[in-house]
Amino acid sequence: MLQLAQYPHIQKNVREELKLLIPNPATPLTFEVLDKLHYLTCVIKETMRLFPPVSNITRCAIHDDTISGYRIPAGTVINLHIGALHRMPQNWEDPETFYPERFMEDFGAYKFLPFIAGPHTCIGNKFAMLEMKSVLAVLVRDFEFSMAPGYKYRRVQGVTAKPNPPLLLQVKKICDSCIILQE
Ligand code: HEM
Repeated sequence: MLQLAQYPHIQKNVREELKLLIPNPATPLTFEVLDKLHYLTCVIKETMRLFPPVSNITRCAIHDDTISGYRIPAGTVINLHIGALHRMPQNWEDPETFYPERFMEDFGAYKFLPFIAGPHTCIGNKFAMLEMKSVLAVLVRDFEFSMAPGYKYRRVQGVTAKPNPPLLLQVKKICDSCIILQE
């Protein structure tokens, strides 16, 4: 929501895709409909690239190993910084820029790991993507979000990342038959 409020042209693109694929507000948000929201998916991924909700994870080496010339004895606890991985210039062109379209191209394995990978990958991965798409589809289709005047925030990292003070946005209704306002 914060990214969409900060980049109105991207919010407009999301809304156009939603109006194209869900022209009737009463259309149920089925899996098939959500699966077709490619631009919205790119926006969510680009947000998780720059601001991964889980930016640090730890793993314990079960065997001796060598990574990039560093000897890693068995039992070493390794911290993986997903936030740093997602901004490495070796992996991403212009990494600090919010540019959802970059996810329309194949970006290669292990450069984008918001849900990590391997046997302990997030089991809620697909559910989380569907949940984010469903909520954003309903809200962005019918409401316009902009930054609240004077709202300033810092990004803080707890278990997950969030803005501090809590997010404050201006909301304008832009649809006469809003789904979430119907009885
Ligand atoms: C945007 C939302 C989410 C993100 C970014 C996320 C990210 C992650 C990450 C990075 C891990 C690995 C943590 C580690 O190994 O230290 C993880 C694990 C896990 N996540 Fe998520 N998660 C999300 C939503 C969810 C949801 C909605 C569920 C459940 C419905 C869920 C259930 C789990 C479980 C059970 C694990 C542990 C898996 C294991 O260790 O085998 N997550 N998640």
